[in-house]
Amino acid sequence: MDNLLEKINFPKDLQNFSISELNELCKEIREKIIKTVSNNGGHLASNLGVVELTVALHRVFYSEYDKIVWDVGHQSYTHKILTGRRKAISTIRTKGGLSGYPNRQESPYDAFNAGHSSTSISAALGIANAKMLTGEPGHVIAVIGDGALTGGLAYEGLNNAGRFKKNLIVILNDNKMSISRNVGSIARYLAHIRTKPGYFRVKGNVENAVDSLPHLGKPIHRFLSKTKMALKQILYNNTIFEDMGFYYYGPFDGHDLGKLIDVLENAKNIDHPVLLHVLTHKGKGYSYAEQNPGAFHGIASFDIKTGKSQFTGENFSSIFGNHLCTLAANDSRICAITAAMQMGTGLTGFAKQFPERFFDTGIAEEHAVTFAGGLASGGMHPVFAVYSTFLQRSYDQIIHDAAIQKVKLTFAIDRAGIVGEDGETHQGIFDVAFLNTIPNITVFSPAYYDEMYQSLDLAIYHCEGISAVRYPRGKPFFKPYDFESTGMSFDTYGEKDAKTVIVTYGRLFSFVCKAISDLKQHGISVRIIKLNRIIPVDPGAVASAADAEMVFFFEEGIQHGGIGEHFSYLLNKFGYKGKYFLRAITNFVPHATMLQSLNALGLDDKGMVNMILTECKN
Ligand SMILES: Cc1ncc(C[n+]2csc(CCOP(=O)(O)OP(=O)(O)O)c2C)c(N)n1
Ligand SMILES: CC(=O)[C@@H](O)[C@H](O)COP(=O)(O)O
Ligand SMILES: [Mg+2]
Repeated sequence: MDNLLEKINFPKDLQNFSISELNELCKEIREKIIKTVSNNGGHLASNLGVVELTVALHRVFYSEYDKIVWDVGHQSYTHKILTGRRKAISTIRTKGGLSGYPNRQESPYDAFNAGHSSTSISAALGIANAKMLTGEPGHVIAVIGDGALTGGLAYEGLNNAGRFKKNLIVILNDNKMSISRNVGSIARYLAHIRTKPGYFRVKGNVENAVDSLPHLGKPIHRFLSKTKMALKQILYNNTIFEDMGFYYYGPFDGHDLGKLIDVLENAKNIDHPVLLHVLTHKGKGYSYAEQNPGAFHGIASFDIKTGKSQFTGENFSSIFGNHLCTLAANDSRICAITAAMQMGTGLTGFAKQFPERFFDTGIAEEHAVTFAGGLASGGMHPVFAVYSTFLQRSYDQIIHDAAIQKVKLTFAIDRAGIVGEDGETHQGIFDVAFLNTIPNITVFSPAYYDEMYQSLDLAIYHCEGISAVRYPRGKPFFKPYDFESTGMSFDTYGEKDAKTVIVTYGRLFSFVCKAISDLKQHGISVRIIKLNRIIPVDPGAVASAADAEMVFFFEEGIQHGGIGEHFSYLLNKFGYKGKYFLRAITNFVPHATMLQSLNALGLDDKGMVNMILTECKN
């Protein structure tokens, strides 16, 4: 029963509750989140960890004008529930429902859209400066996880924010976890801070002394804080955050609501950037998630009683990971790199089997590419397995630290194409267009597992320079029973002499196969050109389409700069006189299931058939 939660429509309603009622409310929120994610899938463990922190934030701040900026935003479900979306939370991540991330278009309480990591401090600082310039009142709070703090952008933000002249609060939500265990020196450093009780007890005493003088007001607090900082500098090592200009307080128990409220009240009155170090437990309140926070970081729908999800088994990522292990067993030059996505990219087996050749950079895609460039220049063959959407961060590094170096390295681009419920921040629809701008790069786009093996072998052993294999989230779509992978750069299927040609690549090939049998019923025979290597396009593929009267190109990627546009350019150069139709993606694609999105984009078999029938009638 949501006895208390039912009384909360907006954050101001929290003011009516005592601390013990708020603790009861946290229980109800947890139940709601568990139930919702068990139905819709989502980021369970991260959300369960920040329930008290979010309630405390909304109790202390007035989010009508105070702005809370959530890093990554995957932990914002409690925030959504408390800010007018209690009922709508049941629609989260579904078509037309709430987004799984903060979204300014969804609610005025969402200060900044997110989905990608480590943006919160920079965004919060921007918002705080805008407030100062426009004279708008209100505090700005960035909430960033220890995982997100491994991303370089966070330090670019801290570097500037430490010089801010007014109140700006950064809350470090430290649960010792990224998706997997957090790695690197920052993770070690945070562990070190956590285990220095003496230092912080002294610090806490100074804090208590300051706090017990409420009537002396801010100037005294400021003076004492400054003196204290100077003293500490002499007596102890400062934290990195203080060295960067912040006042550091913590670590605090992130599940002690009363304490959190006190700490936030204090932090709000400091005219200076403040960093609050809060310790939380990922998955708190649901035993399966507490025991295995990695598996419950992002999970498909599951059974609450057993904690089991039916969406398991082989997928493109696991096939990739297994094949890379096979190659690495025979080739000591092969290294695998992940930017904090070991599980998602299927590299867990590799990490176990070849620990010395496995590198987790933390959430640092730019660094990962430059690091790969370095490894490659030293004679290794790095394979950076990365989600398409996160590779967007590394465009300059691909050019400057890989392509121009003329090194040999491979990108395994996972989640290429529509990803589904994560929505517009995570769609893998830009990689083809941006890779297509870079000289001397080779990109393969397998539709099935056996093509995946071939593509990887070709990428690693038969390409000069930079190679990439891009493959979608999950499993392949329908495979025609007589389909055989040839390993050629393109293949032709269907009616040999047909004057209607469909060109496509990747998993859309499955829909094309379905579409052509439908079109046959309408008396339209079709030839299919399936591109296996999409960059560079094989001139033979262009030549073989040149005798068509109508060419239809279907592409699960952004239209501008994509292969479809490029193919039409090549066809024109070849002297093609027929008609050319391109269906690709022209806008950001919101959350829905993968199939719903492909349907809405006209990229499933139905959409293809409709388009071809319409154009054939014209
Ligand atoms: C640029 C980028 N790379 C990778 C990811 C995938 N990702 C989402 S959450 C996450 C871990 C974040 O850890 P933390 O900030 O500590 O949050 P927690 O889940 O522990 O609460 C990762 C790697 C991302 N969202 N953005
Ligand atoms: C928040 C985030 O960026 C990741 O957790 C992402 O949602 C993972 O996506 P997959 O579920 O496709 O691994
Ligand atoms: Mg964390």
